[in-house]
Amino acid sequence: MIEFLRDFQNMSMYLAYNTNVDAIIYLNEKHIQTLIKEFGAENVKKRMQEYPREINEPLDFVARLIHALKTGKPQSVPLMSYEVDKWFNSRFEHGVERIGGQVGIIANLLANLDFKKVIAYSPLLGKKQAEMFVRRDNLLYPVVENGKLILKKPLEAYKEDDPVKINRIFEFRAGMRFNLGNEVIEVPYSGRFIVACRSEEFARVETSSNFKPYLPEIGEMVDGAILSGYQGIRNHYTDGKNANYYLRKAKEDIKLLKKKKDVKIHVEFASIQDRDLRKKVIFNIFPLADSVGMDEAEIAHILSVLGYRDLSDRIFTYNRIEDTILGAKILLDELNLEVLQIHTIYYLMYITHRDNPLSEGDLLKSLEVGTTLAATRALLGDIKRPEDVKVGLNIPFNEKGEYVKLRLEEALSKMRTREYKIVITPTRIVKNPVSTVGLGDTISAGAFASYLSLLMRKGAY
Ligand SMILES: Nc1ncnc2c1ncn2[C@@H]1O[C@H](COP(=O)(O)OP(=O)(O)O)[C@@H](O)[C@H]1O
Ligand SMILES: O=P(O)(O)OC[C@H]1O[C@](O)(CO)[C@@H](O)[C@@H]1O
Ligand SMILES: [Mg+2]
Repeated sequence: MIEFLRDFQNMSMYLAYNTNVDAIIYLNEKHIQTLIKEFGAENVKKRMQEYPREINEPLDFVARLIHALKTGKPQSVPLMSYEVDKWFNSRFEHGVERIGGQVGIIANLLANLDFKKVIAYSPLLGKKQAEMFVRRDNLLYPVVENGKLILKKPLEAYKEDDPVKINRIFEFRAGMRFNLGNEVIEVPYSGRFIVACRSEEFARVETSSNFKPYLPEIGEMVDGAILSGYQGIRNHYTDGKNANYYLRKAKEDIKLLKKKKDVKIHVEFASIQDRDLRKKVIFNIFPLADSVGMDEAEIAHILSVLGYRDLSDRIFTYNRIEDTILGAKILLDELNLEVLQIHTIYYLMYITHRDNPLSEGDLLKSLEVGTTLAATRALLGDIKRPEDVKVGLNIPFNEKGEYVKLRLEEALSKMRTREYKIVITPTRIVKNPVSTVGLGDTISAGAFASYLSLLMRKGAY
């Protein structure tokens, strides 16, 4: 771990596209029981069966929230209606505000880990948003002035009139119990349920036309790029644009970043409820990425739209290692990725093709960076300096760790895996985390950065 922290000081990273404010609400049993009482258990059950993929009225929210609590899985559902937004304000206290979005979370993490340079881009940068980035010289936002690219501190670059997106995060904890009619539900795992704001003004996920020509220069400047936010794209826009338009633009961006130097790109996947959009993001974006990261609910969702429904259901329900390996092999091959990283509550997994320059031992070290950073963040709330990771190193691997290793051995001996390198590490789990939102982003950032540093040490990048 310590050796990676040293390497990070010489590394630079580009991040795009999504940052927002997370308003975190810590759910308790009373909140849940009150909601069920208000809407009626039968209505909630019926709506759960209908499985709304958007929140257009409060009952949609209640149904999807209870579904998430029942499975204990991390989920994110788009909020489409301004009226429902007002309903939330009347029903829940606003909550603790933290920076959110893959860009926001990862930018602050890498800057505080003393990376040489972190260039964080999002199409909108309002004042409140800019204030939430850490104030450090190594965290910069790109602007173009008088035809020149300038990297500025977010506080010197924000635009007064840019709106700030607020997502509502409902944190839930394992062991919470409540009644849904005659059914007693106990939440099996801790996690978060995201109500993701999808107003059109925030859905234009793209690089501004004046900054776009500088992407080749940015690609040359950095050691890697982490891209995310594609989940914010809509199928249709009021000006006639559509998802195809934004995905074409997104593909151009990746090609431009790679134009002067074949800079490695990590894509952090996030939940996309709309099946068509999900499929489009997978087919348009993944083949251009070198590395992709996601959680267990997300790999299940992806396999479902690729036609592997049974496997998808099994992963979502049981999270068994052999199923995840099978699904991971499919994704790696069908989308021709260099490396795929999957984070789940009990274990993290890497899968690469056999010819990957890193050894299994190297890959394992890289995953350990990911889980150590997540444990540190879970315990402290934020990672403020490199030394903080000592705290994470003292968090033991979870109690299922030995079982996880055994199941991996078993799966490797039974399955056809000779063409791959597959490694798994148990997670270091903090019992009472400050919050869980963003822990996956933290894992992926740490894993990808350490993956790159290992490639560089080997002279393979
Ligand atoms: N209490 C905890 N302590 C340490 N790590 C955790 C804890 N809870 C969750 N994690 C890790 O965080 C991951 C969450 O990832 P993900 O669902 O992608 O979250 P997000 O998208 O909010 O960043 C889990 O898969 C697990 O590895
Ligand atoms: O999908 P959106 O609206 O870009 O938001 C991403 C969400 O995922 C997170 O980045 C966590 O992974 C949250 O901080 C944020 O609310
Ligand atoms: Mg995630």
